[in-house]
Amino acid sequence: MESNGGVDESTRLLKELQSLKDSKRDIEARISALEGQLRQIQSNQQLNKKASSDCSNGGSEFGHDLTPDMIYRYSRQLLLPSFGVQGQSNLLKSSILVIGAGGLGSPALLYLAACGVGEVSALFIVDFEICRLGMVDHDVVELNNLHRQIIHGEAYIGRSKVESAAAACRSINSTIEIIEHREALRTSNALEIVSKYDIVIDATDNAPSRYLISDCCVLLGKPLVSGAALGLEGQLAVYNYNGGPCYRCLFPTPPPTTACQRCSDSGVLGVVPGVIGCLQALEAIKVASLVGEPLSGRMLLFDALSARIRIVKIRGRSLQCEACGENATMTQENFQHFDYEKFTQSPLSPAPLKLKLLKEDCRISSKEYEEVVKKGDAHVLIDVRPSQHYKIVSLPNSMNVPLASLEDKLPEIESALKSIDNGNAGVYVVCRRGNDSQRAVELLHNKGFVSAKDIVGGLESWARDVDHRFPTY
Ligand SMILES: Nc1ncnc2c1ncn2[C@@H]1O[C@H](COP(=O)(O)OP(=O)(O)OP(=O)(O)O)[C@@H](O)[C@H]1O
Ligand SMILES: [Zn+2]
Repeated sequence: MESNGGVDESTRLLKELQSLKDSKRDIEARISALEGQLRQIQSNQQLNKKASSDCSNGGSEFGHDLTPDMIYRYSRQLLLPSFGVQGQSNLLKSSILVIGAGGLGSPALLYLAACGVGEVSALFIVDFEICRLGMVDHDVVELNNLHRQIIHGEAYIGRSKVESAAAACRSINSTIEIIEHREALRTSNALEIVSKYDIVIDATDNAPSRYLISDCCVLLGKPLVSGAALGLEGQLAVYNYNGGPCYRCLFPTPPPTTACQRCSDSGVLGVVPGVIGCLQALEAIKVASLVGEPLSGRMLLFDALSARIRIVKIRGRSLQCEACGENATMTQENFQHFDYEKFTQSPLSPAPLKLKLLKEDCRISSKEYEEVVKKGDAHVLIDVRPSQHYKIVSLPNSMNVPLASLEDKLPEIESALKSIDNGNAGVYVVCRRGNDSQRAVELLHNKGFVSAKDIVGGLESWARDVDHRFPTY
């Protein structure tokens, strides 16, 4: 028989192994970054020597500012007649900030790193301080991110998304300058961070961040490539570019909070943000390289189910816009004191809403509910989550009555109650996190089910406090 000591020892060894592997990967990434940078600097020094002896026009011996390494690395883009040496050269000298290293930010960052945004070796022609690829995020990688946030791997679960994304970008292109901002973009730091870049990509997932980023870009005169993806649909537009509208011109008042869904509630097919994130990188590349027609004054709408992409014309700059209009009130001073969470009535970080609608005696904990089950007390358990949630996982012997249809389904609850203990059974209500269950209990009380109680913290608390093997999502 294996002793507990053996299990503990193997857990300890596994942990140590994992931590050594993590360090090894970080060191390897750093070595390859330094090697790449050294290679580029040496190649530039040689080129500079040559340039100063051979050339009188200030460029390299080839008549442009690309080094031999750059020519080889980016050759497939250089071959494009509409992009060519000039497009690549503009791109290398640009600096782009990606806000959010999640579903949209993942592909955007990978492509921007790969195509040379923030190329350090451009330093022999410009001050390298201005060439950089920046990323901002305060979050850590979770297992349920990986199906779409393809820049992150299993080894980074629990670690900073920015740290993970930066390592992935460095492993693709060690010659670029990557700046890590491991924090949320807020009014207190936005002006300082955004001012260091030429172009901004909004790859966040919430309304307050969208307004905050757009206002900040207007104040600092930065073009903004904004994207969104949810479920099976996505959209994309370039704001504040060449006299075009800003996000506020288009949406002067925030959408109702019910319209601001998040992936963690309504779901998203992994490829959908992948498509939009790639298009965001493409628009940023067009703006940076001065090639093509950026999507300003127009919006791209993507519908994955019907495989349709539509481009619609959107309104131009609004003279009444609070941010960019004739009498704009959004000054840098006002921006720093503006409460974006209050304005949009939704939180910037996805801390789940913790409602407290009910009195203590109308609620039980998940451990208390476990006792009800163990004792075999007669009761009905109503699960008020949407049916697609219920199909993923549910507690035994529960009946699914989604909150939206609860009022219509009261007769069914009545007959379920009658079928056990002649109507004297208890009524318990559960949902995912314990918010909708309270709303449901309120409604049930008003309709005469006065003994109904909700399970505090929902199925998440069941998984945490009662059954650790119960799946969470
Ligand atoms: N103001 C902000 N500053 C920096 N990063 C932000 C800000 N707002 C959101 N983000 C980041 O944008 C990313 C958006 O990613 P995504 O939409 O794929 O969802 P998620 O929050 O990672 O996952 P899920 O919604 O499934 O829990 C997240 O990593 C989030 O931390
Ligand atoms: Zn505007």
